[in-house]
Amino acid sequence: MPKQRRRSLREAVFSCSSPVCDGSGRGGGGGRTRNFSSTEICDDQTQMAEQYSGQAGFLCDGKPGRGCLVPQVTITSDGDSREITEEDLEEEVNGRLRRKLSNSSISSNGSSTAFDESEDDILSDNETKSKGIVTLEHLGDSVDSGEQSNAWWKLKTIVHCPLVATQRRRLSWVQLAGHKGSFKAGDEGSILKKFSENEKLCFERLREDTLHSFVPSYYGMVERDGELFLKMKDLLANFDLPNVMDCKMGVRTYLEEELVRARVKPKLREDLYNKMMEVDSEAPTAEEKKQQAVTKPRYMQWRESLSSTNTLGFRIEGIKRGETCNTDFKKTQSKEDVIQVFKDFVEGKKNIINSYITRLEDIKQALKASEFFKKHEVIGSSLLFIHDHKERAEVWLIDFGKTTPLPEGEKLDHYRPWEEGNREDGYLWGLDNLQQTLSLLAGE
Ligand SMILES: Nc1ncnc2c1ncn2[C@@H]1O[C@H](COP(=O)(O)OP(=O)(O)OP(=O)(O)O)[C@@H](O)[C@H]1O
Ligand SMILES: O=P(O)(O)O[C@@H]1[C@H](O)[C@H](O)[C@@H](OP(=O)(O)O)[C@H](OP(=O)(O)O)[C@H]1O
Repeated sequence: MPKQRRRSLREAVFSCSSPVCDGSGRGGGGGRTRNFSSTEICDDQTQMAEQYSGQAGFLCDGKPGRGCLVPQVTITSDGDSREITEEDLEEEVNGRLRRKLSNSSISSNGSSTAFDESEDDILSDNETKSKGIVTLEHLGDSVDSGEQSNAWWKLKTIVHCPLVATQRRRLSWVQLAGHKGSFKAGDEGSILKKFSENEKLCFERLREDTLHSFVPSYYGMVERDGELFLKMKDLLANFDLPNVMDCKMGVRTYLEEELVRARVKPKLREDLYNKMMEVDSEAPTAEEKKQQAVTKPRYMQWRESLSSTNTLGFRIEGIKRGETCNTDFKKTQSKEDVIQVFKDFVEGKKNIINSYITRLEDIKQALKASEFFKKHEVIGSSLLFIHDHKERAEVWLIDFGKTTPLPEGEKLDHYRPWEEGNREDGYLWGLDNLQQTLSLLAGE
């Protein structure tokens, strides 16, 4: 985005005229052993030496998302409105939010890239952030990830190597969504996620909550190479080459704060424009094409309307099945399409579907009983589905980077339609739809 173009932005117009919902492993050390240590700041303050070897205007019809007019931030390049000052921004944002989130939990944009391409990054990415990143242990051969024409990427090295159990487990670790460089391997059975103050607070609160048995165990903060991470249970650790699916929950994937910021101080993003163009070159408006950029809420709303987020209250972010991964579900929108994706994911196995259905019901009961859930807006959080050839199947709640507390005394029911200011997320509505979807599949 050329600087002068950014600077020429004068006015952010809030408009609600647009109906969005239509109802409808890379190389390197196969057997290589690398030892390094890290200092861990666990809750009990025990210092541990860790050894790693081996390696707007809203008119809804009663349901959130359906028939809604979603608030838009429209950027106009002309106009004589005054310059937006930092004070304006603070005033606007502070008026709506009790506390600010750390930058890393709001957007990856300003986050450190210190670990990108790092030698020590044993769980490394094969593409940049935001496209649903597959992360695998380095191996002798490369991961066949460059085939953009083929949605399913083959992880071809896995089966050819004589591997001990720990190595097999590590090789089956996969990051199906999120930001590049977010994860590192922890010691046995754990992973490290880039620190976010907000997510840390959520993990701490969740320890005392009825939801704790549906959330990866949290082991405290860890410092590695001068950076902070949250250490948590690796949910894949006890599975044998698991199949994994990430479903992002809710009717909305951005914070109200992001909307406010974009309105008060619009930031045009060329990267998001490019991602939009890759999927649908007709999607950007004439103005956006001229600017070659879009705001983040605009991009996020477009993603929500294209996928099943608006229509079903959840969307599939990525899948690893056998040796292949697919993160190209941006246009998977209809119930029928979602059913088909689940059917392929479980390879038609009824036992697995039934285990998932049971687990989702347990999750729903825990959510309904949860004090944490009542008092938090849950945005961008996922359900991680995991099963293996032994037909063991689990579902876990992950990613609390954008899960934020409500003001004292306020509660959400997670069903009501979202209107800006009410902070509803449609999580339970989405979960109902997810359960219905799986039940339809079970009944086929
Ligand atoms: N505890 C865990 N155990 C195993 N895999 C995990 C765990 N947590 C996350 N993952 C994997 O990493 C991926 C990204 O996780 P997460 O959503 O927490 O990252 P993020 O960078 O916050 O993502 P986003 O940018 O979507 O908010 C998940 O899709 C999943 O594949
Ligand atoms: O899935 P896509 O199409 O790749 O789009 C990304 C996705 O919506 C992420 O959830 C979001 O990060 P946050 O959830 O942290 O906001 C990221 O924003 P970012 O580019 O600002 O990191 C988007 O680019």
